Amino acid sequence: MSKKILILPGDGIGPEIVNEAVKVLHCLRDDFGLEVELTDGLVGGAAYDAHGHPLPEQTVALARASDAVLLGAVGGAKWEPLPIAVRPEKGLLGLRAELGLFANLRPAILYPQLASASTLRPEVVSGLDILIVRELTGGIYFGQPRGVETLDSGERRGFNTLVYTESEIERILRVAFDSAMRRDKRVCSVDKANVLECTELWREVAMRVGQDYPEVELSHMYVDNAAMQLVRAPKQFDVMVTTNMFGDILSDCAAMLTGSIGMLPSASLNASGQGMYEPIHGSAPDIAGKGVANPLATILSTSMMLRYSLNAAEQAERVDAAVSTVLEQGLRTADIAADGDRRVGTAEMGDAVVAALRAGL
Ligand SMILES: NC(=O)C1=CN([C@@H]2O[C@H](COP(=O)(O)OP(=O)(O)OC[C@H]3O[C@@H](n4cnc5c(N)ncnc54)[C@H](O)[C@@H]3O)[C@@H](O)[C@H]2O)C=CC1
Ligand SMILES: CC(C)CC(=O)C(=O)O
Ligand SMILES: [Mg+2]
Repeated sequence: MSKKILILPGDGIGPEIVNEAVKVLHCLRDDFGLEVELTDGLVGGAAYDAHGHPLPEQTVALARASDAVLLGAVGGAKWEPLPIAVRPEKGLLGLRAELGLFANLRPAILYPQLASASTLRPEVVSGLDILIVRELTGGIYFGQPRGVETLDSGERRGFNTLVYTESEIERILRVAFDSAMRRDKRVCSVDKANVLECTELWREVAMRVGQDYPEVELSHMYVDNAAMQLVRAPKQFDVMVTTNMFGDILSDCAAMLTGSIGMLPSASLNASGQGMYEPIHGSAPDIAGKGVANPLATILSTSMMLRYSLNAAEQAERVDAAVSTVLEQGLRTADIAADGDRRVGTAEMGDAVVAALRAGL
């Protein structure tokens, strides 16, 4: 039976990069027998402009009725004056919450062809293969109370709340341990247990869950050290598991180990295997509309979708191989280009991936 995919391009470079991933899906459908039905929807600033809300009801309904969602990115200067409650980013957070997408998998893998694209020395990053498991529907991005209040003195005070229940911690830890069982069997749980009670609880639950996985080596690291270690010696990590905000920050950091934030895909999964797939980067307003954004993170997110939500691992391998091929051919968008490389734009990169797919027929 045909699988339903909801396409949410969003804002900024979102439509440009999603367009290239859709070309890949069309190619798999038309040339490789992938049974998919694509539907378009609105989220973020684009949805606000059309409906006055960044996450319209019809988008939520479409997402619920889909097997998977492919999202570009949301946000931009145009919507920054709006109250936080209706900003584009709230549309994305709302969708994650509505679908219960608590498990965010962010693999940071260095393609050997890009060893010199990283700002770190090739020997520091070559062979890099880390999986960051980020909790996605809890923590300080969702905690209550939140807001800005005016004190009796007239001064304003802003506040957000970091909150996790034991069950929220346990389920994301289990995702990390299960992932590690399929990898190098090492989990590093990242927290700030020396300062924050909430993450002291996180560490305690991590140790308890770890007892169910005797084959997996569990370590703990404070987030400040983890950020430093990611840059100092990233290959020491196999699976890193952490809170919503720490994972957000550490994954941008890990992206640069692979050459560019334009290379990092992600899968956000709920308990029933339904998923949303998006590059880890944002809407990149500085390069939007110029046709220069790197579409590979979005194309690789499509590959994760094939693997995790569409039960089509063989098709995912085709996409991964096609991405390797275009990198081998020396094609580079500006963010991963060095002297001597063949510079291409967003559409040319997408077309090259499709050509590589077809050549592999
Ligand atoms: N998942 C999402 O939709 C996210 C949305 N945002 C939103 O995006 C907007 C911009 O945020 P920033 O902090 O600037 O982060 P960003 O990730 O959009 O951009 C950071 C830098 O990376 C570059 N970059 C990002 N993606 C790229 C790609 N595919 N190819 C080449 N270069 C790329 C940008 O040009 C920029 O210089 C904001 O409105 C923010 O709230 C930020 C992060 C995630
Ligand atoms: C709206 C933000 C929380 C999105 C983001 O930065 C991310 O998920 O990486
Ligand atoms: Mg982020």
